[in-house]
Amino acid sequence: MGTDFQVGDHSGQSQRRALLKALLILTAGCGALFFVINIRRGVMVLAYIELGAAIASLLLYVVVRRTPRLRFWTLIYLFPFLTIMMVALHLPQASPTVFLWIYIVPVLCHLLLGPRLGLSVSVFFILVALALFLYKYPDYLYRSGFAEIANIVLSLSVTLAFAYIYERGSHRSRSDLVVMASTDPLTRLANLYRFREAFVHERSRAQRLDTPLSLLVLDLDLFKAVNDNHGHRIGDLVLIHVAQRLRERLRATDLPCRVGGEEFTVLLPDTNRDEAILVAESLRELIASQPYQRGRVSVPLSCSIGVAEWGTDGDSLDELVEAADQRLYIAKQQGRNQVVWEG
Ligand SMILES: Nc1nc2c(ncn2[C@@H]2O[C@H](COP(=O)(O)OP(=O)(O)OP(=O)(O)O)[C@@H](O)[C@H]2O)c(=O)[nH]1
Repeated sequence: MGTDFQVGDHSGQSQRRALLKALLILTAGCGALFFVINIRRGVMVLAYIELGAAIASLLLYVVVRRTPRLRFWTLIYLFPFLTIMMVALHLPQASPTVFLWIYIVPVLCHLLLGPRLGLSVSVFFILVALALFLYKYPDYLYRSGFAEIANIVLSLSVTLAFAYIYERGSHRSRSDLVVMASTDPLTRLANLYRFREAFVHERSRAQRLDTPLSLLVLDLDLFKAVNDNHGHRIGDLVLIHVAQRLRERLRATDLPCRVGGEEFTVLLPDTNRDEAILVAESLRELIASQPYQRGRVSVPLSCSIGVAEWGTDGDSLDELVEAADQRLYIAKQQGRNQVVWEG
């Protein structure tokens, strides 16, 4: 079965990148401010640590602007940031109200890391913070019959649960949106947007591994007559029927796509021209041998296919589609129901 390509979760990435960049600017600004304050107070060691944090944040900002490994760099930022928070909590001169900052941990972790990793990192740091807090203020365990510590634990759990539920919901909405934006609504095959993405991915894979890559353009023959004779609804069902045949016949790594109307394309990774011709022939035979049937309605089908091979017929998707389209045109001119790979 075909169509197992993934489309990147671009919208979530860009939101997280924007948030991390804002945080880094904020961290750099605060670091610079406290550097000046502590220099004036004469607390030199702390002042230079803060200056170091400000410079590190600015350097990280430059990396984060472009990196494809956003999650990795987010962790590089979050772990020292949250560890400093834990150290601050533990300092003898720190007031118990420093603990209030722990409430931003689940929100920050979920927004920056997504539901799963966000939950794990939040739970880890919340447990460390609670342990440090109780170690430093053991009275809270015994005062008012646990009421105060129960308040802290419950309010933290509620914040954690809300952050998780919110982030899981928006993660699902983003995934649904990506599926909608990359799928043909009638046949559920990939659309051209997803096909373009898959092509770029497969071409760089083919370049790296020195493997072949081919493409088919498939057009149903005389489809206008199907609509004219049986109506548009049956025409739609025929398109769904053809999409199903493509899915059944192709490998999981192949990508069939509905370009529009009654035209389909198929991306064939790891497939040279000769193998692509065989695949095209078997698709043509399959479609011709399985007319669409529903009750007493029987619609005989056939298709014409143009074949193009990456490298021989061009480098870009547009060049390959143009070559395959020309051959498809030749197939139509020569009487339809055939595969053409030259010309
Ligand atoms: N039912 C249905 N018909 C569609 C859809 N999209 C395009 N069509 C129809 O597909 C037909 C395509 O007709 P033509 O471009 O003339 O091609 P053809 O009849 O297949 O003839 P050849 O390609 O030359 O074999 C038109 O009648 C379009 O209205 C769709 O989503 N559903």
